[in-house]
Amino acid sequence: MSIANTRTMLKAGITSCPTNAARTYPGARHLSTTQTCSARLPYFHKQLTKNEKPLAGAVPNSLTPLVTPPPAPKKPFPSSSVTSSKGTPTSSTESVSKRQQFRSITPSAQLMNEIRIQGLGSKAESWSFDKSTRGNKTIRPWDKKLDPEAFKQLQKEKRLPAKQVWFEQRTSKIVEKEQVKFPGMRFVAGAGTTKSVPKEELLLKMTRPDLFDDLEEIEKLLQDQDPASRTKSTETTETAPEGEEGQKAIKAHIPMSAEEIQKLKDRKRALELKIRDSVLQEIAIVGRSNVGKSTMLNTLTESPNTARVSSKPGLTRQLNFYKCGDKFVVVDMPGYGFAFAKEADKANWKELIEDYIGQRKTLKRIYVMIDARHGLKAADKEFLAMLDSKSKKFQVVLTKCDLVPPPDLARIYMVTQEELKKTYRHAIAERLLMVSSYTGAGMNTLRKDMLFVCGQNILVRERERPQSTIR
Ligand SMILES: Nc1nc2c(ncn2[C@@H]2O[C@H](COP(=O)(O)OP(=O)(O)OP(=O)(O)O)[C@@H](O)[C@H]2O)c(=O)[nH]1
Ligand SMILES: [Mg+2]
Repeated sequence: MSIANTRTMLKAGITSCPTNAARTYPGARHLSTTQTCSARLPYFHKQLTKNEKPLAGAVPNSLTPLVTPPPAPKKPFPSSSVTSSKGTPTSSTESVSKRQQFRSITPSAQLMNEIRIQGLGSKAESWSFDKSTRGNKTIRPWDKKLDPEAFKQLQKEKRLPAKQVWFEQRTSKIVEKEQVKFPGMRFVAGAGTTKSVPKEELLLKMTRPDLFDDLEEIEKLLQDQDPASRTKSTETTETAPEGEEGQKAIKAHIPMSAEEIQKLKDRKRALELKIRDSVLQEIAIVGRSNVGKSTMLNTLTESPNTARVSSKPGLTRQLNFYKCGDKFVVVDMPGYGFAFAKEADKANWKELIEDYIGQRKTLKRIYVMIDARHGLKAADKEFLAMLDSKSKKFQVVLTKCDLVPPPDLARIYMVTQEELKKTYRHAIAERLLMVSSYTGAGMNTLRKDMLFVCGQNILVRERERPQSTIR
């Protein structure tokens, strides 16, 4: 990390005077305003002043501190007292509290940088190209694979191909600017019991009625040509009223040639295939009650009226299906782990969610929302274990990031990531998403991820490519 980079980051918030900090970083309001400016320096800045060498490098996978750590705990997290090597408990003065253990986890400068960008500012967004292969796959369709040796040679000779130059210039300037929006996402159906969950085709019918209208018309025509149904309808035409209605009915019985019937059958088959292919992929949003699922949906769509939200837990009580154009369907679920719900309700929601997740074929990805202030709680672990047992892939999203100071957010990120890697086989643990529905941070990344999961690749438009710098 360069000094210039550090300066811009320091400018961004925490080191500025208390009023500025509160303005640039909403979560800062709970920090004491009596603290001196130096006391509010971000953790990574302290590291930089201690060590002249910058902490460039990848995000560490283990919880081991990178530089001169405070007294290291023996176990990474939960115990509140440490036992000596002989097995006898040490005195209370030696015991390391959970908080101290948490503080001793040192996030890398790079992770801090990324979190700082994601967590601050209303339009802040980060899209870590270098680490995320998924991100790379999405954005570099033109980036032909080049042998690294050949690339180095070309670099020496300053004969880089235009594509590679573009790729070097790419990301921070161009692609981050690209905003993905989900306008017009709207509610299509709700399901309060397992029986009322709408079938995939029914949802498609609600979103693309045109496909089904054509099919119905063809089916009617074919039925009229069927000899059995024709005799039936001749009987009815005898009694049919005269005039326009009667004329229409008579017209419908004009026999078609075998060739015409075959053509109609072919069209019907083609339409059926099209309907099968157009069945919309689904994405589920789950999490504990009051974690901010519905609010996140509203921020995704940039409309406060998409889903109903409340500061009281337990507002969403059924599966709510929202269609996003003709791209995919997002399902907002009731929260789990709500202690004050009726037992019967809890059992019903559990059955509903598990049934839906277990049986839905079009369900492409489950986004599990975790409150960034608390990390994984017992109810979350139980739910993730259920997902793992059903072999369902899930992506963890840390919510309410605006309420957590960046160093703590970085630590929560690392602790959660470590736990996911260790315990759950079906977790996507290479990268956790972080969002704040209040500042809008991380939303663009989440939208891109959703689109990518549903097979809608985001291609940077041709005209946005910069001119090649090669002469
Ligand atoms: N500060 C902050 N508050 C948030 C954020 N997202 C949601 N909230 C608040 O959290 C509360 C709960 O939000 P909801 O979206 O209703 O939560 P939910 O997960 O849908 O809750 P259930 O429907 O009960 O499962 C509301 O008071 C929101 O204003 C966020 O990013 N930052
Ligand atoms: Mg809700």
